[in-house]
Amino acid sequence: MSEYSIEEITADHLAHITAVAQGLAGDVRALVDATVRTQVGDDDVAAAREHIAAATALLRREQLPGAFGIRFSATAGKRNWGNAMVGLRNPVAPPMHMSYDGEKITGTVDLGAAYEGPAGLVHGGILAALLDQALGSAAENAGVPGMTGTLNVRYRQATVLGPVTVSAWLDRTEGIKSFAKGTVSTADGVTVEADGVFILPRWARGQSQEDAVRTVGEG
Ligand SMILES: CCCCCCCCCCCCCC(=O)SCCNC(=O)CCNC(=O)[C@H](O)C(C)(C)COP(=O)(O)OP(=O)(O)OC[C@H]1O[C@@H](n2cnc3c(N)ncnc32)[C@H](O)[C@@H]1OP(=O)(O)O
Repeated sequence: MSEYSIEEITADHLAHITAVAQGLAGDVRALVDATVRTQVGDDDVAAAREHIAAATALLRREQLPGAFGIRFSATAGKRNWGNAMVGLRNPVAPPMHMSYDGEKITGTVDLGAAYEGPAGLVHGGILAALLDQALGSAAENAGVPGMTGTLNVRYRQATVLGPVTVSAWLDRTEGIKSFAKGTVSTADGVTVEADGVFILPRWARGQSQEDAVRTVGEG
């Protein structure tokens, strides 16, 4: 799996590239929000597009051949910076910030206009994706990682755009299958519940747990 790689990196360099990546992704996220909500006239839109095209051309001067992949190093641990939900350098990621308390995972995220489904409400697919990430991370964090086999999502009530908390935990394991559960909550209480099965893929079976954690799953 060439998308997983070992890349040793100094602490200073890590701090530098983290700040650069977060800054760029944050700027692009702001651009997306501004695009969804702008009310300026055609001339201003045309001028903005010229600036955007120039910025894109600048960034295109040097590109990875494909996706960012998942990189491991002694100093930085796992870097899943391209991940669509939590990726530090991916402006598509809201991003969800994860914290770990034992085997419980909490994701916090502020979902703005770019994540709308029904008017003023969060798109259900976005909520499912956040839960997929959090439940998968709960399995990984418990040392029993896997690819999402099945994810069941129950939308109990509408989720209003704004701050959202995602909670996830490992429920149980059966051999290579890890069963995780989780919720999405807002000030209105629990809005979504989910449970999922995360399965160690065939090619990773027989690996040591440490190797499996380094080569399977997530972003
Ligand atoms: C290690 C590391 C890391 C990391 C990660 C972390 C994560 C974090 C975050 C991640 C966030 C993002 C995460 C993403 O976005 S992951 C991306 C979305 N998911 C995928 O692309 C997965 C694609 N599917 C596969 O790779 C395989 O089919 C998997 C690996 C799922 C199973 O493999 P395989 O097909 O070869 O399985 P098997 O024939 O040996 O059967 C084995 C057992 O499993 C049971 N079964 C099979 N399929 C399913 C199913 N769909 N639901 C429920 N159960 C299923 C089956 O009955 C049997 O049970 P039993 O009869 O033994 O009782």
